[in-house]
Amino acid sequence: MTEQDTDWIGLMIGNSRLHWGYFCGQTLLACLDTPHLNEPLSNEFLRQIFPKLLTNKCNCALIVASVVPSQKELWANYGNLRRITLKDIPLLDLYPTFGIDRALAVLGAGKKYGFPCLVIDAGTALTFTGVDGDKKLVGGAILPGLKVQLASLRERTAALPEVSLPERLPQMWAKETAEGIRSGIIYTILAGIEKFSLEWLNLYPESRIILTGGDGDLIRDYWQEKAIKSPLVDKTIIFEGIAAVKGISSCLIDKGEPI
Ligand SMILES: Nc1ncnc2c1ncn2[C@@H]1O[C@H](COP(=O)(O)OP(=O)(O)O)[C@@H](O)[C@H]1O
Ligand SMILES: CC(C)(COP(=O)(O)O)[C@@H](O)C(=O)NCCC(=O)O
Ligand SMILES: [K+]
Repeated sequence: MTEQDTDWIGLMIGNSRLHWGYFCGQTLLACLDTPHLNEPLSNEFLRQIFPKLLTNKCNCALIVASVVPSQKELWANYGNLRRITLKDIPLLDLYPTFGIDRALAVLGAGKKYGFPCLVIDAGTALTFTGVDGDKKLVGGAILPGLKVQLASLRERTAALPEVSLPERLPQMWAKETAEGIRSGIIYTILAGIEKFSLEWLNLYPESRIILTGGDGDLIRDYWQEKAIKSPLVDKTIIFEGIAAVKGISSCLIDKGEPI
């Protein structure tokens, strides 16, 4: 079997969920999200999440990137595991504490859509990550994501309730507490995305802007309700990034170190 037709799994450990991609060579065959594990990873678990695809009996190669160190003991016993670190990322000017999920997402988006590229990741945190045409990190920004913003008001105030995310845009000028919270959070996030996107396009008018993460579709729907052209939503860029790193050279990926 050649490197091109070997099955393997890419895993991004985010702060809310695990993001799994099943590959044959460089082709992404399936992807899905699961909650964090609460027991060590087993072959059985992998066969459950990819039932049709995972036919080989031996440990399927697992390429893991993580922004959640506390999950690491759950992977310690899985034999065929490689970890991606910032050293593996072929982008310039990365700083030491830069999030590996941000690096992989913008690498994947740039590979797929071209550099320069701006990625907006609406996950647990909402991040902006911009890379220029020379594959240098220009920089970005980090703020609490939609769910974290909603939860923080409930946690840090006496009177504010837990509020869910609506499918449609809330009223901007609310006359009711829950609607007021939705309005404040959603419209300021949309305004922030618009501001960062415009600033980025001033610097790099030819750049693509890619929206990803668990709240990406919802934010796109909000934009479309306002009849404003939304950034393109692509949930697979993180896997494009993992495949790009694996494709460059499997020996680049840190072999010894446990995650
Ligand atoms: N089934 C789900 N479980 C958890 N969060 C979800 C789900 N579907 C959508 N989301 C949204 O995804 C966001 C988290 O994004 P995600 O990309 O999964 O985060 P991370 O990469 O940080 O783990 C939350 O704000 C939440 O609103
Ligand atoms: C900003 C993040 C928390 C986003 O994580 P996520 O919401 O995708 O789970 C993560 O990329 C991270 O821990 N970054 C380190 C700090 C930085 O990127 O500068
Ligand atoms: K993410």
